[in-house]
Amino acid sequence: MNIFVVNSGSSSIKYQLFKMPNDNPICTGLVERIGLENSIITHKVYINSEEKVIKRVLDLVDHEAGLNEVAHLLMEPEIGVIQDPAEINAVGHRVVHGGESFASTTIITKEVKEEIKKLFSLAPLHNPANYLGIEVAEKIFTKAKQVAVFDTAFHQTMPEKAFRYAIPQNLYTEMGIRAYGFHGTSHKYVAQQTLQYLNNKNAKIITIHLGNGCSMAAVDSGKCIDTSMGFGPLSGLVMGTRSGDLDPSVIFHMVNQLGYSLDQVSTLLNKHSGMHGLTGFSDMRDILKSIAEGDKNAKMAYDLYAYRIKKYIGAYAAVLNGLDAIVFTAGVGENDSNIRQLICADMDFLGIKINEEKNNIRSKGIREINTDDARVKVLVVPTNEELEIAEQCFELLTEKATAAV
Ligand SMILES: Nc1ncnc2c1ncn2[C@@H]1O[C@H](COP(=O)(O)OP(=O)(O)O)[C@@H](O)[C@H]1O
Ligand SMILES: CC(=O)OP(=O)(O)O
Ligand SMILES: [Mg+2]
Repeated sequence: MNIFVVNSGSSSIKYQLFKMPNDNPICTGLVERIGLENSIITHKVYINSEEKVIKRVLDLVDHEAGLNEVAHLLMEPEIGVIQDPAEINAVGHRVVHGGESFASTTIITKEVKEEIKKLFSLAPLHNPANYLGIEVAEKIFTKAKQVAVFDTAFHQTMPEKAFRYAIPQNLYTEMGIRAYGFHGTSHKYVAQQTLQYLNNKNAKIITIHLGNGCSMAAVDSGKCIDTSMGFGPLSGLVMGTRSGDLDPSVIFHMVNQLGYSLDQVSTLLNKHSGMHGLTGFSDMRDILKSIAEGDKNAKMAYDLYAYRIKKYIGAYAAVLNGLDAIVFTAGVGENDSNIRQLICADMDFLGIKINEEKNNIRSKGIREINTDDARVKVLVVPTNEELEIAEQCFELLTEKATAAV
C-alpha cells in the first residue's frame, strides 16, 4: 500500500512516501519558504539503500503550488517513484488539534474537515495549514483515501485530574475547555522505541520533544499520564516563538493597562515570544552562536529554556512515582548536546547522570548518554512522526479492509 504522509506547517511541508508495510521510505522531502521568493524543495529518493538528493529553488506562492511540485517530483522521469497520482492509495495528514472529537486516526470526510476547521482558533499556527494540506492533497491524489492522525490522540489517556483546569465545571462539560496535549505522534513513537530498547513494557519514562514547538510527556507503561501543552500548543516549555507557561494575569495587564488588543496578545505569545522574544532568534543554532560570541542575554535565555524543562522533569518523576528513562527527541533534543547537559546537570539525586563523551557523539539511531552507574537511562531517540503516521494509516486501512470482507 503506497502511503504518502504530509506534515503541513505554516510555511513548510514535510513529506515521506512509504510502501507499507515496509518501514523504509521510498522518498522523503521538505518544502521550505512557501509564499516567499526562492522557496526550496529538498527531495530525497532512496533506491537500493542509496540516497539521491534533488534540490530545487522555485517561487512557490502557496501550499497548492508546493504540493503540486512535489507530485511532479514523485512522477518525474529518471527520479520518479510513481507514474500516476492514482498509485497513491492513502495520504496521511498530521493534524495538530483534534479536540475531544478525535481520539484516534480517522478517515477524512466532509464532516471531519468541518470539525478540524472549528478548531482553527485553538491551534492558529497549525490547524489552518493542516487543513490546507488536506484540501490540496484531495485535488492532486483524487483516488487516495485521506486520513488524519491527530497530535492530541496519544494524550487522550490522561486522567481527568491531569487534563482538567480548576475553572467552573461547565466550561469543560459544555465548552470542552481542558488540556489536550500535542506532539502526541512524536511522544508515542519515541516512547514505543524506548520501551523496546529497554525491553520493559512497563517502564516509567519522560519524553522531551524539543523542536520549534516543545513539549514533554510523562508516560507510564506506554500510556501518557500528563503532558506540558494544554488547551492549545502554547503552554509548558519555552519554545522557538511561543512563551510556554505564563501567569494569565500578564494578559489582563497587557490588555487593560497597556492597551494591547487580544489579537495582538495572541500574536505576541505565539509568534514573537519564546527564544525569539528573549534573543531575537528562534533557531537554537543562532542562539548557540550568540552564546559562543559572549552574548549574556542569549545565555540567560538558554538557561531559562533548560530550567523550565528541569522543573517538568521533577514534576513528572513525582507523578510517575519513579523514573526509568528520560528521552530527548526532535531538532534541538536530538542535536544540541549542550542543552541536554544543562538540563541533566545537578539531578544526580534523581538518578540522572550524563556521560559527557557519550553525550557528544553524533549518530543516527537510539543513543544512551547516561553514565554506567546512573539509575535512570538518558536516551536520544530520533523521532519519526511521518513513519508513525504511515503505520497508523496502514493499520486503520487494513483493519477496514479486513472488516469489509
Ligand atoms: N545542530 C543543531 N543544534 C541545535 N539546534 C538544532 C540543530 N539542528 C536543528 N536544531 C533545532 O531544531 C529546530 C527544528 O526542529 P524540528 O524538530 O525540525 O522542528 P519543527 O518540526 O517544529 O519544525 C530548529 O529550529 C533548530 O533550533
Ligand atoms: C504542536 C506543535 O507545536 O507543533 P510544531 O512543533 O510542529 O510547531
Ligand atoms: Mg515537528
